[in-house]
Amino acid sequence: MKIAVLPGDGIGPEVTREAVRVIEALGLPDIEMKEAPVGGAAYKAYGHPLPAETLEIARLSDGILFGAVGDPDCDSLERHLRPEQAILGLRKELTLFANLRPAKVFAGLEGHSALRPEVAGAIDMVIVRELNGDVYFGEKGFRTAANGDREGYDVMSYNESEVRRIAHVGFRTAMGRNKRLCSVDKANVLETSQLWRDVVIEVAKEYPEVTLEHMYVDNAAMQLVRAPGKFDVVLTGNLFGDILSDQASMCVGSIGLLASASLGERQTAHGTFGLYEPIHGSAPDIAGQGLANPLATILSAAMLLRHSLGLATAADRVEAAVAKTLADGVLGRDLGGTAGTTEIGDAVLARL
Ligand SMILES: NC(=O)c1ccc[n+]([C@@H]2O[C@H](COP(=O)([O-])OP(=O)(O)OC[C@H]3O[C@@H](n4cnc5c(N)ncnc54)[C@H](O)[C@@H]3O)[C@@H](O)[C@H]2O)c1
Ligand SMILES: CC(C)[C@H](C(=O)O)[C@@H](O)C(=O)O
Ligand SMILES: [Mg+2]
Repeated sequence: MKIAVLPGDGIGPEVTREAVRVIEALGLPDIEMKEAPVGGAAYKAYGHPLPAETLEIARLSDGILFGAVGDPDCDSLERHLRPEQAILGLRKELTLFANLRPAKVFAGLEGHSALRPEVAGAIDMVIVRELNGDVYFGEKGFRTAANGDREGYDVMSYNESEVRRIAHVGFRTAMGRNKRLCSVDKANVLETSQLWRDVVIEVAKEYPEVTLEHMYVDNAAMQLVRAPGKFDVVLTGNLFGDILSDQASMCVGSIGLLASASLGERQTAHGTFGLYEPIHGSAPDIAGQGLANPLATILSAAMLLRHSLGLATAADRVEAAVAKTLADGVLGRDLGGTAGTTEIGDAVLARL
């Protein structure tokens, strides 16, 4: 079973190292990990954020463990050369259109949420975010407006096939949980969202057991703070899902805790092909200092074991070790503690 390991930039290599150590410590037979450059690191070494060799290693793997990309040195490069294009390119090239971002409060961590403990304690949701469309991939550019002003534009669009396939993922996810789906859009203003809503309503007919609700994104942002425990599965587009998942992370306690799986439809001999990454970025402000919380990446590795390698028991072991680490009070600075990146990794290893 092949895992492509793409550490990337900033804290990416630091958190990925800990996740790799955890996978190694499981002593699983037939696991082969292959590392490849990506992001700003790849641009600096090879002139491209997603070199063809890296894409090929990713394509030939059963699952990809991804750290983070983003480098302030690269922020003024032409857009197609910026580090972020690596993750966007992988998602698009490999048709990984379904991004699952679970957000659940860990036992003992209720008091570390940005919300009151009694509000935070009820959080147990999955955000199902579309990843291959929306304003991210529409026509974009700069132009001159009629009055001579410089103007930037990014076209937002979804076609019905794109909405239908992610809606099915949302409903199937809800069927495996508490059968409640909240579709988040901005149909009161955007035609893209009106189509989204219409298609979600059509798909809902195939899942009569699921209770469907629609919510405008501005209200969803508010409800996520007011009563996050009311959400089960949140189904939304690329941009809204990006924003709401960072918000959900602080409801849980830290962005250093939220893992993700990006899946498509391709099946391998072992499971569903996918890419796994923390929802956070390269955190240049703390990079290189051993301060990053590696748990989101370790939990992403657990999702890889479960979804792409068919190793549910190993995934359970990792998740239980992470839960125990937190319950035992081994907390990074992001959660008000003092444990560093390696120390947190060591604590998980000791509890496997
Ligand atoms: N998928 C990805 O690779 C990804 C995701 C988001 C942002 N980015 C990129 O990362 C760079 C930085 O972006 P940003 O600062 O807006 O977002 P970020 O997620 O990197 O950091 C936001 C804040 O959270 C903190 N933080 C993030 N991860 C943490 C962790 N594991 N432990 C402790 N603290 C953590 C950071 O120190 C920072 O203060 C940008 O170049 C951006 O484009 C990449
Ligand atoms: C880095 C960026 C392209 C990415 C996104 O917007 O999808 C990130 O914010 C994420 O959440 O994975
Ligand atoms: Mg994001």
